[in-house]
Amino acid sequence: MNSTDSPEHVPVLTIDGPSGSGKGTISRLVAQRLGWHYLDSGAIYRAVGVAAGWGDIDLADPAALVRCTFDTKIDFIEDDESRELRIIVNGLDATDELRTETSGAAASAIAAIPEVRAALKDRQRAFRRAPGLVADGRDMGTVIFPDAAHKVFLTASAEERAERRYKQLKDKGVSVTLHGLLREILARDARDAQRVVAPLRPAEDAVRIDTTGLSITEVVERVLALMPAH
Ligand SMILES: Nc1ncnc2c1ncn2[C@@H]1O[C@H](COP(=O)(O)OP(=O)(O)O)[C@@H](O)[C@H]1O
Ligand SMILES: Nc1ccn([C@H]2C[C@H](O)[C@@H](COP(=O)(O)OP(=O)(O)O)O2)c(=O)n1
Repeated sequence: MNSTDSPEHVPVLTIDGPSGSGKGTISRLVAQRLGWHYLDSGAIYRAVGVAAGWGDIDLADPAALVRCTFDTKIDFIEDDESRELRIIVNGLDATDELRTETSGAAASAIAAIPEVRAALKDRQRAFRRAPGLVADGRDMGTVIFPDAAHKVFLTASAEERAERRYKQLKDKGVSVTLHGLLREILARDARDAQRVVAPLRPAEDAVRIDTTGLSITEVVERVLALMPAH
């Protein structure tokens, strides 16, 4: 390995923020534009949540959830044609199940357990590979890649985030109410921001972008404008 390829020399852009702020969408597009790798850290927490569900593990049993974290095998596979990312949990394609609000809520509960977060640190850091990494989540800029050269914190009003999620789920044919989604988003914001370990908050050196009223293209361009010649 060339010394400039060693992980600490690989540039990282972290994109943190609450649910529905656009992290996944923006991170994927920016990673494509830069030709960098992409880490969807939320999918890792969701995968553990799904595996816990499959194993009938009680979300109120931290010791069992920690064991489940160590035992869960997670593979990210990019479809050659569509470039879509499929997420394989313990050998089964869990991509669709992972995106449900139930999985999001389970992930948020599991993510509050300090030993679970500690157990997942190295798995997330292993995504740092040349030529660069765009990492999306809650604590990418604060805990997992504190030395990242570029840090962004996306926000949007809770109402707009609920509306985005509503459209997204309706397009997929999932039956939900806007009111229920807003309640779910506010509950998840509160749990993610109030937990003791790695709570959702911007890194001190993160650039905050309020995406309320901005289009996806506008946000992508604002993020890219923060990067040196790309
Ligand atoms: N700036 C934006 N304007 C309008 N819709 C957006 C914007 N950013 C994201 N979206 C849409 O909102 C939904 C949620 O975005 P997503 O990237 O999944 O958010 P997050 O990863 O932060 O939860 C998606 O359907 C996405 O297309
Ligand atoms: N780096 C991360 C990523 C996600 N989590 C937790 C907290 C989130 O509510 C859940 C799900 O995260 P995910 O980013 O997939 O969810 P959203 O797309 O933002 O709705 O996982 C975390 O604690 N730390």
